[in-house]
Amino acid sequence: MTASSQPGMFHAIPVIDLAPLLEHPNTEAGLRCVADAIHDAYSQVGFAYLINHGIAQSMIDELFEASRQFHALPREDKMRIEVNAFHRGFIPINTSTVKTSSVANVTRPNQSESFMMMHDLPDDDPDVLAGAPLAGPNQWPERLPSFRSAVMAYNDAMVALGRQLVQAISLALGGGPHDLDGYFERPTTFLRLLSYPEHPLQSPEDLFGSAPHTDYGFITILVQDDAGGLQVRNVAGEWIDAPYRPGTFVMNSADILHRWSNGRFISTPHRVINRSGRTRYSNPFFFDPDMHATIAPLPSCVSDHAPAAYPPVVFGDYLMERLHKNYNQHQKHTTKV
Ligand SMILES: O=C(O)CCC(=O)C(=O)O
Ligand SMILES: [Fe+2]
Repeated sequence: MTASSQPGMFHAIPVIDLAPLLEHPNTEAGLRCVADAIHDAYSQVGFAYLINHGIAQSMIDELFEASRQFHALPREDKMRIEVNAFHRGFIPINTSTVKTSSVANVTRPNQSESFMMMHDLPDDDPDVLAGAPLAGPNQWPERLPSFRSAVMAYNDAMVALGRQLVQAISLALGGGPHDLDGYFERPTTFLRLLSYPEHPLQSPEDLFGSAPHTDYGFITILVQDDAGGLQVRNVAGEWIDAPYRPGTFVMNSADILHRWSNGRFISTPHRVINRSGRTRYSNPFFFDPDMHATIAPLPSCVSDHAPAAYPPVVFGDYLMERLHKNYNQHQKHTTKV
């Protein structure tokens, strides 16, 4: 990859080795080496495989096991925790349509079902007391006693990893390693345990497990099973496979990071079609800033040649607008904003 290659023009997804970051977390050299790799990958491709990410395989295996057990529950058990107004719980199939997609005119709902958990908030949290958007309880399936601890353990490990990546990203964008830490002291997080049924052999062209879209937030870190089916679109409009690679995560930069970096990091369209002939399981973790944070193009990304291309936006306002448009349950309930 050269600095002059066109952003978004790629035919393969690069690999980023996180060992220097995790093994020498407090050294500038470790951070710098990962920051350089991040800069190349996210300014050119928007996606990369992460290796040596430090999350134990046993924790990942337990997450997939929890997901399989959850999806195997009788429908009425899952419906008992149907997604609430705080975006937590079971999301049945045919209830989310990516109407905000800037990539395609999406009319058919995604062919997946999922369990969604978000950052856990105590009952006396000021946002919960104030009735702020998305500030409410997670919902857990009653019949799976070890589900909650397996999912929470994975979630907590991903928050820690996310915070380390924030430092490398800050450096990659020309700032100091701690410039963005404050935005992630109370991060907005989503951990989604997705199950995709096998794609019908005969189906309309615009039916997808996940329709073409870009992600809304900062970064998405995905662990997928070996069914495959994730594809990433380059600027020439070609869909490039992002197959399963053992021991890796797939991480992409998303829309709010695109804005924050004043367009330097791209938010690459992607989609899922599960042609494996069996159910596909994948678990994206969305790591986003504090709902109250104002996101404006970073000073290090703005210059006379590259004036700020986006007005400041409060992350929570921006996020709620997208959720309202794309999820049926947000059209049914109204949250206090
Ligand atoms: O399941 C996958 O591989 C990707 C899911 C995805 O793109 C999303 O949930 O935003
Ligand atoms: Fe996505």
